[in-house]
Amino acid sequence: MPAASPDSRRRGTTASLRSLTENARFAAQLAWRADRRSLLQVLMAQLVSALGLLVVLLLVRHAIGGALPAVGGGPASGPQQRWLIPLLAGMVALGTGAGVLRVIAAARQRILAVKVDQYAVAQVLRAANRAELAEFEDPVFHDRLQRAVFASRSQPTMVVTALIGALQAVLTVGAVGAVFALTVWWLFPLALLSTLPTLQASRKERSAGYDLHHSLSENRRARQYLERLLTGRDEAKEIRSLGLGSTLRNRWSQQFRQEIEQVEDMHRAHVRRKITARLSGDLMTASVIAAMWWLVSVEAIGLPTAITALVGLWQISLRMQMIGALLNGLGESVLYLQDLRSFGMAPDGADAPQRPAEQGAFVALQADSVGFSYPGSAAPALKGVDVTLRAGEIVALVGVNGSGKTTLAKILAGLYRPSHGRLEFNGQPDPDPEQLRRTSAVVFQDFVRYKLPAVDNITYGRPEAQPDRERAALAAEHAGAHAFLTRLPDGYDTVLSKEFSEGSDLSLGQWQRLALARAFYRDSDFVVLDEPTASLDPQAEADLFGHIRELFAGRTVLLITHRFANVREADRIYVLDAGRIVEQGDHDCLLAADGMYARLYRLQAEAYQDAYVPGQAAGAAVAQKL
Ligand SMILES: Nc1ncnc2c1ncn2[C@@H]1O[C@H](COP(=O)(O)OP(=O)(O)OP(=O)(O)O)[C@@H](O)[C@H]1O
Repeated sequence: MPAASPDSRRRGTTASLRSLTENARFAAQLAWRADRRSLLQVLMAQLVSALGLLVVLLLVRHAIGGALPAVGGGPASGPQQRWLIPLLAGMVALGTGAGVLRVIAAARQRILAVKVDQYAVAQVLRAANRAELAEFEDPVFHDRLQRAVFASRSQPTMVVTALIGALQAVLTVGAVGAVFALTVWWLFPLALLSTLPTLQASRKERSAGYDLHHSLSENRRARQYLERLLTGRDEAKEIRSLGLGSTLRNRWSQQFRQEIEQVEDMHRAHVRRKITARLSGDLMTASVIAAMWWLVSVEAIGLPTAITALVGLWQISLRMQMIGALLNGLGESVLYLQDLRSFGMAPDGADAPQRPAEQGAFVALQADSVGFSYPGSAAPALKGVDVTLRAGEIVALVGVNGSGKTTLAKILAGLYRPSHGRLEFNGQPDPDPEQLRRTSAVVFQDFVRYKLPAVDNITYGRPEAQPDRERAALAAEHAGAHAFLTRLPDGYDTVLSKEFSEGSDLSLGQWQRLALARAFYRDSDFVVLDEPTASLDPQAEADLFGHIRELFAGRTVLLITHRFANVREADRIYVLDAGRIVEQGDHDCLLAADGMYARLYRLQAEAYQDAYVPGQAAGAAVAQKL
C-alpha cells in the first residue's frame, strides 16, 4: 500500500476534524432538543465548579504562603496565620458546595442521557419508516440502517456525556491557566506540552474503532440474523425438527470469531500507542517538576508559588489525560453519529400517520409499458406491462411462480415506483406513490402478524383514526374472524402471542382472516388481495369468493391467486409470464384462446377431478395417474 503524502494526511486530518466538530455540534443539538433544561443545568454546574477550582487554587496559594513561616519554625500567630483557619474553612465549604453540585449534576446528566437515547432512537425509527420500500431490497441500506440503529443506542448519550466531561476538563484547564497567569505564566505552555503525546495517541486511535465497525456491518447483521433464528419462537419448531441448532450455532461462532480477531488486533495497536504516549508525557512532566525544583533553589520563584504551580500542573495533567481519554471515546462515538446523521434525521414532528383517501377517489388506474428491476438484480421482474383497472372492477393476475404478479401489485399500490413506463391514476400521469397508498388496502401474501391485542390487529388498518370497536367487529365478521375472536380468553383484547403473559395464538388461517379484516376495516376504494385464501379452509375460501362482489361492492379489487377456480368471476384476467402480460380477457375468452391460462386451468381442474374417483381413495387415484 503506498504511504500517504503529508499533504493528503493533512487534508484527511482537516476533514476528520471538520466531521468531528460537525458531529459534536449535532450531538449538542440532540441534547438540546431532547432536554434543554437538564442540559443547561449540567453546563451551569460545570461552569460553577470550574470557578470553584480557580478560587480553591488561589486559596491554596494564600494558605501555603501563610503557613510556611510556622512550618519553618516562625511565629504561629502572625497576621498571615490568623487568616489560615478561615481560609481552610472556606476551602472546606467550597469542597462541600462542589460535592453537592456534582451530585445534582450527575443526576441531571443521567436523566439527560435517557432522554437523548429516546430521542435519537425515535429519530432512527422515523427515518427507517420513511424509507421507500425499494430501499429495503438493498444490502447497503441495511448496513446503513444497522449502523444507525447501533449509533442511536447510547452513542449520542456517550457523546453528550463526553462533551460535558470535556467541557469540564477544558474549564478546569482554563481555571488552572488563570492561576498560572497570575503566578508562573510560562509554566502553562510547558504543562500543555507534556500532554501532547496523549492527545496525539488519541487522535490516531479515534477512527480505528469506527473503521472496524464499518467493515464489520454485514458480518454483524449476519450474526444477528442467526441469533434471531436461534431464539425466535416462530423458527423454534423447524429448527428443532431438523436438529439444526448446533449447525446454526457453529455458523454464529465462526461469524463472531472473525469479529473478535479484528477487535483484538485493533486493541493491541491501541495499547502500544497508549503506553508510549504515557511514558513520554510523564517524562515531560518530570522535567517540568525538575525545572521548578531548580528555580526554587536559585530563589527565582517562591515555594508557595511553586507548590501551587505543581498542584495546578497535576490538575492539568490529570484533566488532559481525561481529555485524551474522552477524545478517544468521543472521537469514536462522534464518528458513529455520522451514521445517524447520514441516515437522515427528520425535523421534529415530521410525519403523522397517512390518512386513507376519501371514498370515491378511485376512478381508474393504468400501467403503460411498466418495467421494474429490483435493486441489484440484473434481470427485470417486469417488462412492458400494460394493465387497466376501473372503478368497481374485479381484475385478476395469474401466472406461474416468479412471473411478476406481486411486483406488479406493489407498483399499482404505490409501494414501488416503476423503473420504466408510467402509471396513470384518474387520468393524472405519474401519481404520487403516497396518493396510491392512501387509496389502497393490500392483503399481502406474507401479511404481518402483530403480536398485539386482536383489536389492534384490525384497527391498524386506519392508524390515523380513533379505533372504532364496532367497525372492527363488522370487519372481522366480513372476514369470518368474529366468531373465533370472541372465543379468545380476553375476546378482542387478547394479545395474540404466547410470548406475552396471558397471550394466545391463532392458526395460520385465522391470522389470514385477521389480515383480511384489517383490509375491510381500512375501507379503501382499491383492494389488493395477494393469495388471500392460501391458508383458509375450503369453506372459508368459498365464503370469500362466493361473496366477493358483495363484500367489496363499489370497490376495485386486484386479485392474485393460483386457484384458477377463484378467478372465473373476474371482469378481466391478466396472465403474466416472465414479467410480461402474455394473455388477457375474461375466463371464457381465455379458455377459448387455448393458451397458457387454458392449460394451467385444465391442469388444476383435472387434478381435482382425477383425485375424486367415487369408491376409491383420492391418494390412490393420484398415485395411479403418476
Ligand atoms: N425482493 C426482491 N429482490 C429481487 N428480486 C425479486 C424480489 N422479489 C421478487 N423478485 C424476483 O422478481 C420476479 C417476480 O417476483 P414476484 O414476487 O413478483 O412473482 P410472483 O408472480 O408474485 O410469484 P409467486 O407466485 O411465487 O408469488 C421473480 O423472478 C423474483 O425472483
